[in-house]
Amino acid sequence: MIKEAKIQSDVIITNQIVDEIRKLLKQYENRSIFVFTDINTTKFCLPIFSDLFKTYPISYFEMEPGEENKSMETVVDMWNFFGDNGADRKSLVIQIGGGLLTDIGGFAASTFKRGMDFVNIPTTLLSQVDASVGGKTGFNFNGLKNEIGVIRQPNRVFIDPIFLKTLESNHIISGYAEMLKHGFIFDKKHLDLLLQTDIVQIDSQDVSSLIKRSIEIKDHFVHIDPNEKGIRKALNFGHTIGHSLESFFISNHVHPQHGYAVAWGMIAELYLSYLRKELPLSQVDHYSNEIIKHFGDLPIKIEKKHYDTLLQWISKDKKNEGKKINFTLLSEIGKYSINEDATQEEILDSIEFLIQKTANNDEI
Ligand SMILES: NC(=O)c1ccc[n+]([C@@H]2O[C@H](COP(=O)([O-])OP(=O)(O)OC[C@H]3O[C@@H](n4cnc5c(N)ncnc54)[C@H](O)[C@@H]3O)[C@@H](O)[C@H]2O)c1
Ligand SMILES: O=C(O)C(=O)C[C@@H](O)[C@H](O)[C@H](O)COP(=O)(O)O
Ligand SMILES: [Zn+2]
Repeated sequence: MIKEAKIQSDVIITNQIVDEIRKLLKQYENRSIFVFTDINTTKFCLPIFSDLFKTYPISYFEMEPGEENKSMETVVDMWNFFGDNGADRKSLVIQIGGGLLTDIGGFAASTFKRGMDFVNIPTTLLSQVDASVGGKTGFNFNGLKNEIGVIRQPNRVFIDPIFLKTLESNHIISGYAEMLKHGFIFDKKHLDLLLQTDIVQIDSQDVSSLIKRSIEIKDHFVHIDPNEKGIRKALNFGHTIGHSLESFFISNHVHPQHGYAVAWGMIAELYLSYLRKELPLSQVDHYSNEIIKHFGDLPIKIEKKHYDTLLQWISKDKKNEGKKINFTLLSEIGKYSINEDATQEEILDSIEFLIQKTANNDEI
């Protein structure tokens, strides 16, 4: 049976992106328009709009790519840019980029003069299936992922798979991790279909239908619980340990894409699901091996001496309440369970499971 999930947010999946943006701009006649890109999306994605955009007086802001630039300094640059270029509450910000840009630009737009309209044109697989939808915006602070932010829904999201043509394969694989996550928490059929798919070689029609299913699942949770008081936490499967790995790697000057950290985090949290929710070990093994096939080994070797640091990152996860660490686990494949506790020993056992599964990595 297919589990019902409909897209209720204002998300348009199209292969006529320029026509869609032309219609949008007509609704914003005589407003000031801002276009945000990063260096790569200026090169690979902005040109498709050049004929359309040259007929509007647009202020262009370009940021440096890279997780290290998801910072307060970049937000300040964006606010200054708005101020210097006459932004007001009726302005529109068009964000053309991956999840990093839509997260941080969405935050700047949501907070300047208490909020301007913004639309997302996600240009990576990850941002199309996940980051551009749902309104989580923000930036990293004190080494912690998305530590500062607000939830504010974009006015619209326009998704066109055309942008994926210029995306490097590791970025495609990174988005694939979040799609697998959607399968793990809600739809085993989607998960198994994804695992049989060569996501790097897939044609644009097939990828569109997989993107649509992932957005349906994401939007199902967002619509019921936009402020993450309850079931939206399901979308954090793999992230409690995944974010701690991401922070750990970044603090050691290694920069895996977010989706890779989530994929490794899901291996550990699958094992934790076995310890806490009796997810069968045979399934934990099967799906962990599948994940490793696509995401490979950890980029640096994690050893016992790193455990305290990892636990520290985990203890600062946004979902935690007081001293209670809060996990989203699985009781079955396709069935999530939120607000799950775990002992320190169980968390470390799960990290050890991940280390054993991903044996070949370099020492730091
Ligand atoms: N808000 C959310 O709900 C949410 C969900 C998941 C992830 N995230 C966040 O999203 C970020 C990761 O996003 P991402 O994976 O899109 O990475 P990204 O935004 O860093 O983009 C990856 C790289 O691809 C380049 N790029 C973008 N589009 C391109 C294109 N069409 N062709 C060629 N190059 C292109 C970018 O310049 C960058 O170098 C993380 O910061 C993560 O925390 C947010
Ligand atoms: O939209 C959500 O809710 C998610 O949890 C999606 C995640 O993939 C995303 O990485 C999110 O930013 C993580 O949540 P955070 O609140 O821990 O930053
Ligand atoms: Zn994520």
